[in-house]
Amino acid sequence: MTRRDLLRPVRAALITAILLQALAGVLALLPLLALIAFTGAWVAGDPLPGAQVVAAAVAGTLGAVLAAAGATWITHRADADLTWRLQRQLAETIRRAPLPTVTGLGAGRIKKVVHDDTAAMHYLVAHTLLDATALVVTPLAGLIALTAIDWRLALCSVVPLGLGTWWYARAMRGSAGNFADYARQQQRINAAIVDYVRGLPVAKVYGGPGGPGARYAAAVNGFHDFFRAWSRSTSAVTTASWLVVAPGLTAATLALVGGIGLAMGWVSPGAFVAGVILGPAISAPVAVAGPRLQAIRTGLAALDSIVEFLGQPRLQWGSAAAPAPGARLRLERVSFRYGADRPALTEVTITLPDRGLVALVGASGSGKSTVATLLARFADPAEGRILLGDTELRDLPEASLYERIGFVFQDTGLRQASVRDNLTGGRALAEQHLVEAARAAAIHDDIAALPHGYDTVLGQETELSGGQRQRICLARALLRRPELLVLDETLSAVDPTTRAGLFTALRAQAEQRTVLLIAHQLRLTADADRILVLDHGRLVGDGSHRELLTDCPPYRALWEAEPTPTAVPGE
Ligand SMILES: Nc1ncnc2c1ncn2[C@@H]1O[C@H](COP(=O)(O)OP(=O)(O)OP(=O)(O)O)[C@@H](O)[C@H]1O
Repeated sequence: MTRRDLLRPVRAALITAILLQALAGVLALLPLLALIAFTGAWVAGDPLPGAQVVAAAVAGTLGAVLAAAGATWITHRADADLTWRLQRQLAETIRRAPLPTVTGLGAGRIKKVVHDDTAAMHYLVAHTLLDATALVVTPLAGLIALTAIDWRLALCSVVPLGLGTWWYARAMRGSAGNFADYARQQQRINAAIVDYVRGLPVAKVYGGPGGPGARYAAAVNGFHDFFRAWSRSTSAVTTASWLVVAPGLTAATLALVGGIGLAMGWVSPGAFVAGVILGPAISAPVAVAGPRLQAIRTGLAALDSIVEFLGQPRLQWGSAAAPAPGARLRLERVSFRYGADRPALTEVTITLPDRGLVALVGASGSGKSTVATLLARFADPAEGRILLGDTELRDLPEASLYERIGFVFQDTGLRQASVRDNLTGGRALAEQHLVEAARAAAIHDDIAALPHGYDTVLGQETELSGGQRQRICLARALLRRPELLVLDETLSAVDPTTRAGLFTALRAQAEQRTVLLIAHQLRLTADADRILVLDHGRLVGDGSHRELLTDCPPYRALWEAEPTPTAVPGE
């Protein structure tokens, strides 16, 4: 995708608006020309121009206002369409990119592109293009008119314009790097503030050098120093450029030159008046060219940033028919790495049964959550395949995968909505199903005790504990009746009594489906039908607790390292 592709849908509208604005710039000159005609005739003692000139002035004024209003209306409509389109495309890119890619981009970069860059595009499309058109057309039309009246005065009016442009170009020398730095510093502040707010509890307790607060302060101070240095290096030259095109100075210069010409007889009274009126109109716009140019640069940089963001890799979904019920899930020599880091999974092969409670255990960082990430297709394996029956997950339609496999993640992702909406995702489901799922997840009694039961709005009418949130997510997953239920550290945030109840509930669930329980506390999983052991991204054990204690040294080491060793079940 290129800039051109991105702007294509609004291209015709923008060209029309620019033409209308150019027309407005030309029409706006008519009243000035009428004024020149009247004043020139009056100064020369000639008969005053007729009603046609007055009519032309009125028509020009009205026409300019209408054309400019039409142009503005068109650009605002185009901007609304473009922003809507871009924000949808950005949201779709975020949704479809591999999850590690999105988290790797960071909240600051995402906030910048979704909010700041689209806002910069708004100024570019809705305002700056028209302003820039007016800046070019008005002086150009004025210059053509003055050349037609008196080319020597026209030449004289170009001098301040040329000087102003030259000074301004000097001020802007090397500015491309500064603009790029400006964007980088803004992005740094964005990232730092998000980090700061997220880590506020930690910052309060452990704040100090190197903490999120310090990072934010460093970003803000860095921007302050950079911006001051930039302003210092350009302010003198910028002021000089403004001075030479100041309307009063240009008018005075033309009055002086025109006055000499008038006295010497080579300038007519009409041309003198034209020079004094049109001269400032030709050069003054240079003074406001700077901010417009900057807005164009910012807008184009934002456009590039959006184009680059939209180029993130996307996970493609297939359209293969869903495998027959009971199809087994199989990982075949699956390897995965995050970026250029060391492998998170290496040649992992697992075939899950069609029902039963299977635990996936391993030390912290051994790759357990990465398995959940791949099963949920938040990313695809770098090598190897994941199959449901004979069909690769990547060949299935998205909805079909999430119907078959349910997930409960460490991060619960509950919305500020009623418990009911969080459970159903807005689908109309019988109350009985909701209650059944909530009971199975050991959360029904907690929900019933809320001010409005299932209609209580989370985050507004109540706050829930971490364990309650995880159980609501479990109920949400159970409601879909998936064939495979993957729980990533779901039992970690619940108290021992609830955990025991939940474990019993999961056991019952495992009679109808496969439950893959990811945990690093082996006491939780010792009773599982089968336990898979990961160690540094490799599958090093597959069996029952008893078998693994004997045959799998990493498992045995983990078991022995548990803070409160438990007796071997059944002994
Ligand atoms: N988004 C990520 N970007 C880069 N590296 C990652 C990312 N997520 C995980 N890793 C790395 O991949 C490896 C496996 O991580 P993973 O989260 O799968 O382990 P885990 O066994 O689930 O750990 P834990 O029990 O602590 O949750 C680790 O070395 C980890 O640092």
